Amino acid sequence: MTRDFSQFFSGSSSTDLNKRDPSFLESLGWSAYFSQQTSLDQLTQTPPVRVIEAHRTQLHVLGDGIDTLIPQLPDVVVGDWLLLDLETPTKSEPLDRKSLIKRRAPGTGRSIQLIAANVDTVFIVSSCNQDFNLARLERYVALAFEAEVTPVILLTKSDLCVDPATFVQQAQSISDQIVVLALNAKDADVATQLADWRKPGQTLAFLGSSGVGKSTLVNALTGENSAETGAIREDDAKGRHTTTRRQLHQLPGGGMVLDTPGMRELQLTDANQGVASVFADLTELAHGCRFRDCAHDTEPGCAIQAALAAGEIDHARLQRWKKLVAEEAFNAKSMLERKAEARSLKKHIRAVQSTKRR
Ligand SMILES: Nc1nc2c(ncn2[C@@H]2O[C@H](COP(=O)(O)OP(=O)(O)OP(=O)(O)O)[C@@H](O)[C@H]2O)c(=O)[nH]1
Ligand SMILES: [Zn+2]
Repeated sequence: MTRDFSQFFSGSSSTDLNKRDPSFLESLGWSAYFSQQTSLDQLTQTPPVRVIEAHRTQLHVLGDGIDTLIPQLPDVVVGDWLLLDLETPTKSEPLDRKSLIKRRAPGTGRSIQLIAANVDTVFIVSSCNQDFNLARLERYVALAFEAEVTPVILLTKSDLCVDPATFVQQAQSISDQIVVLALNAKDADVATQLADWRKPGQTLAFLGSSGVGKSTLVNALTGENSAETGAIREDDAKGRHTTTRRQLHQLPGGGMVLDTPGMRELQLTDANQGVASVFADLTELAHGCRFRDCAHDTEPGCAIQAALAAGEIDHARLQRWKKLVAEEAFNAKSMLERKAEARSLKKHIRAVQSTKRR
């Protein structure tokens, strides 16, 4: 089976997609970003496929005329593009990612878990009610910036709220670089309201706490009950049933939406850059502090404290920034400590083994 991939080398850009129908690969998210990493020869030998589902031991991949399961590959995650080695699938080559969403795994191990690759827009969903929490929204926005994904804040249940505008205003205070929309997720025209992002070739994802309307929105986009019916039961290592439902659904009109639960215990993962972007003004101000490691507390010559005293910055926002920076520092430190521990454990084992041999 030989396929013609030459169209991807004619300089077609994503804007062209608005004028013509996407090819099947393009509807899966294939773009110049990926074709540039390959050659026509390579594409013919090893056709590109996108990972749309990750099971425990297998990956479900989709490509032009390809819909198959291959064995898991190390560090490959839903949304990745692979050049599929048809004879030896385990030799398939992953392509460089446009974006990568990751998180620190829940629990005490704090290892890093890859969530999804090559997402273009992440809808950060909260409701216009007690779920609304500015600090959590900021955390999600920082994570999106870090992942190089465009964040859009959706405030659902506007129909149940007296004054959605006050929630929009608060959320907008996080950054003027992001769009904030209040909506009723059950509205018949939700898909139209999200039309700016739901475009051919675009991959969307949803983040937010339980019950805020993520499934409702996914279903509105896919036009079916995929978000609920997509659950896959698998046995984990201990023989327990776990639900792994992290998959990409194709959207009518040629786009993809990632449906992934378990994004609740979200912690920042090496998100220094993301935090700095969300709080760009404070980060910039802090450059003016006398001491480089200023804690912006009681240090002399602190530019942050000076701005606070002058009423130029908001106290609550400053506190949230400090909390995120501290959390980030803690995470980074515990990583280094973990690595150091692992090294000294190895040394210890080697020492014990060598004394035994003697
Ligand atoms: N009135 C109203 N109800 C909504 C809105 N968004 C969601 N709901 C309702 O809120 C409930 C929870 O919505 P879901 O879409 O299941 O929420 P979810 O975020 O997917 O929750 P998890 O699957 O637990 O993560 C459902 O009963 C929805 O019908 C909204 O904008 N307005
Ligand atoms: Zn300072």
